[in-house]
Amino acid sequence: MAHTAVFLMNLGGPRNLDEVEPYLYELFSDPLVISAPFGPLRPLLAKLISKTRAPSSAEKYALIGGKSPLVEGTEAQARALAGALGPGYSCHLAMRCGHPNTEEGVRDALAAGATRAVALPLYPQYANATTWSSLVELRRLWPKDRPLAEICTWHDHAGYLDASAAAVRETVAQVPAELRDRVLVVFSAHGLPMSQVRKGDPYPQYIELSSRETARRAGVARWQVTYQSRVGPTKWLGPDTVEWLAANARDRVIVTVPIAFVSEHLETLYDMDILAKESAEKGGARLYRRVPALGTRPDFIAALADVVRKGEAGQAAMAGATRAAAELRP
Ligand SMILES: C=CC1=C(C)c2cc3[nH]c(cc4nc(cc5[nH]c(cc1n2)c(C)c5CCC(=O)O)C(CCC(=O)O)=C4C)c(C)c3C=C
Ligand SMILES: [Fe+2]
Ligand SMILES: [Fe+2]
Repeated sequence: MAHTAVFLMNLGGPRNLDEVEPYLYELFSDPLVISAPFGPLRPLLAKLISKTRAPSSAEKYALIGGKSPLVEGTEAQARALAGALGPGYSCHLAMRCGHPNTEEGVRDALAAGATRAVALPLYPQYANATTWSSLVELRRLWPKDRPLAEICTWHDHAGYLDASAAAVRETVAQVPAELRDRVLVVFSAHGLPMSQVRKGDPYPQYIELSSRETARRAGVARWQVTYQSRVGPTKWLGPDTVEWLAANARDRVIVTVPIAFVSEHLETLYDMDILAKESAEKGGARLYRRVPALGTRPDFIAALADVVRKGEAGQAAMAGATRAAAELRP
């Protein structure tokens, strides 16, 4: 009987502090993450950067419980999605770095009897560094004689935007009534080096669209897009979340939205809950609140199930994004 494997693809995260350095090594070895032409020197460079960064990175993971909750959060999403899709589907994790990786996910899916597959990147907004990197890895490992439907981007999916807007409304509703007219919603997305944006990566346009549509559906009057978690000395997309809040939070109630993340991990629990909060408070904010990641909210899981079904039927491929990716292909 036909059986479809759904691969939930994300970056992955260290499951304990000992995994931080090998995790970073894998991340910095990916030419779609660091796109400079290092050629045969890449492994050496990845070793150097991961060794140098590991101690400060481990300190951040230590502050959020000594590990990334990304894998367990994605496992919970996989269970919920399997329930929403029903018989004929099985859901498997395929992390780009760390475990369970794509090879382990494919092995699981084949052992479960999968005859076809759907690649579901858990990045709503396509970027070459994230979505394309995961898709290339799955293409390499999935048997060539079995159909593979690739979902490219779902930044404009109505169900996703409605769930995102509902989450924003719920957090704003918790702000004391007398402060509500001071609310400023800040959509904080993961940054990207400007070198990748200049090559035509569509990610910033998709972030703008998801943010604008979420704000419109939530009935939010004042909002702003910022970018967080810059790495290294090169120029990245801006404005930077922390810098922007320091300069603009005065007398506001700041409500941040993790628009590019669908589960809790270092970027939400450290960069948003600690760094951004600190910056907003130093900048004079009356109150700081962060909208939770969509996680296993039933409205979000129903949206993901729709993304999968449409993707399987071939309706979710984004020609523009695929073309941008092809140009950047290593
Ligand atoms: C150096 C280049 C990096 C680019 C470009 C980048 C883009 C990017 N990343 C995410 C989502 C995640 N990133 C995570 C961790 C992480 N990312 C980088 C570097 C780049 N990311 C590093 C070095 C790390 C490790 C943590 C650290 O040391 O800061 C994670 C996992 C977080 C966890 O809990 O483990 C996610 C998820 C997106 C969406 C993105 C561009 C669109
Ligand atoms: Fe990242
Ligand atoms: Fe990051």
